[in-house]
Amino acid sequence: MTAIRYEHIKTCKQTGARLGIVHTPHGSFETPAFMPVGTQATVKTMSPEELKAMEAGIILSNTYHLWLRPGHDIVKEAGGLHKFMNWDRPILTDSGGFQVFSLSKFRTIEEEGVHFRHHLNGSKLFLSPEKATEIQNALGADIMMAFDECPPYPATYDYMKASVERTSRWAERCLNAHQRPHDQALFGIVQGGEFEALRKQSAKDLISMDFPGYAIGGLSVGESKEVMNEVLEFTTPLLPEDKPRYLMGVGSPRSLIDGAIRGVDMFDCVLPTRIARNGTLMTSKGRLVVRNAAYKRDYGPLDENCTCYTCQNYSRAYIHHLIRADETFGLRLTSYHNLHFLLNMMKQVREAIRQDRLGDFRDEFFEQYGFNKP
Ligand SMILES: CNc1nc2cc3c(=O)[nH]c(N)nc3c(CC[C@H]3O[C@@H](OC)[C@H](OC)[C@@H]3OC)c2[nH]1
Ligand SMILES: [Zn+2]
Repeated sequence: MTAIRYEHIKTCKQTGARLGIVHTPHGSFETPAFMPVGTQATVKTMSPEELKAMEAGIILSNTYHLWLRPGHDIVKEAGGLHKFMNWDRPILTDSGGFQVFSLSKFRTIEEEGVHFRHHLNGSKLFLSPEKATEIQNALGADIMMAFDECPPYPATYDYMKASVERTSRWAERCLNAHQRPHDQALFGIVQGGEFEALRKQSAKDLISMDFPGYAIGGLSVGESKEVMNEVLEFTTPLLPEDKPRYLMGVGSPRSLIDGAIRGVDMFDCVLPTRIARNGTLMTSKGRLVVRNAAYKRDYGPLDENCTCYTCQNYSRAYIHHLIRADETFGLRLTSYHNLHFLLNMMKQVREAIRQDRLGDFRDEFFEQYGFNKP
């Protein structure tokens, strides 16, 4: 039985976006889907019950962080990630490739793998395709990612070509090392930067290895929105229609809608929870910084169009006070709202695809959110 199955429901006649369902051993989730990030086996400040209340279909955790702390052996002994964090729905883990390049210094990349320093205590570490696969098999997520290099942006064509070829060799090594416990699905990650020829080469290499799903990596690393959209326009059509497509590290409201329009099914980003922790909210009228003095005596909800627990029960003045007073409950209320906002937006995206009007939805949302203001 294949670890996961993508069920295509329909394609939006106005844009080419696709509505689908991904079936996994821990249940199914509708796509296009936003996946809340729970890097250290928790979506910061949220309980599994609250994530279910906001209809999160799948959440993420991070191999790099869980390997370093508490250790993948402990998570395995505890019964795996689902049991450890009390989440019985789908989980996806990244391979750690990105964190090695984004968090640690003194790293050296060799054919064998990457030597680097622990980003907290500076100790020497080594991560390879085999090691990253072993860690993810121990964690037991339903979807795991191949160990890749996410090259720095910008990169020269020659650097990127060599990197893509090594990432393809590493993908093969991950497949060979994959123990397939719990019937886990290993996704390949397409690289190649902004070079169409290299994206084609990377996609061709990985498709020949027949992964059950494909991620588009190497984006949301500092390139402009125009470059990201252009890369998506020539990359998603290269990928099989009957497999999920996951755009890594992408999560602003605008990028999610633009990605869905270009055929992406899955997205992740730390943005909603990260900005929530400094009191910045995503609302139907654009961003709102609740710690600003303007909200000290504002007794209305964060977002009058929002049906979430936070907006139904608490005022801007109260949340303003909690954030100013550095009260943990304030972080919970802002995180709850931001996650609900993005999950609800994706529900509206799926509905717009059903009605063949995602382009119109994009225009309405961008107008209301203030994206079109100069
Ligand atoms: C922010 N922009 C961004 N571009 C990215 C590109 C890549 C990539 O090419 N390869 C790999 N392997 N990972 C990438 C990632 C990390 C996502 C993870 O990093 C963690 O969020 C920071 C989170 O961990 C729970 C998530 O898990 C899938 C990216 N993030
Ligand atoms: Zn709300």
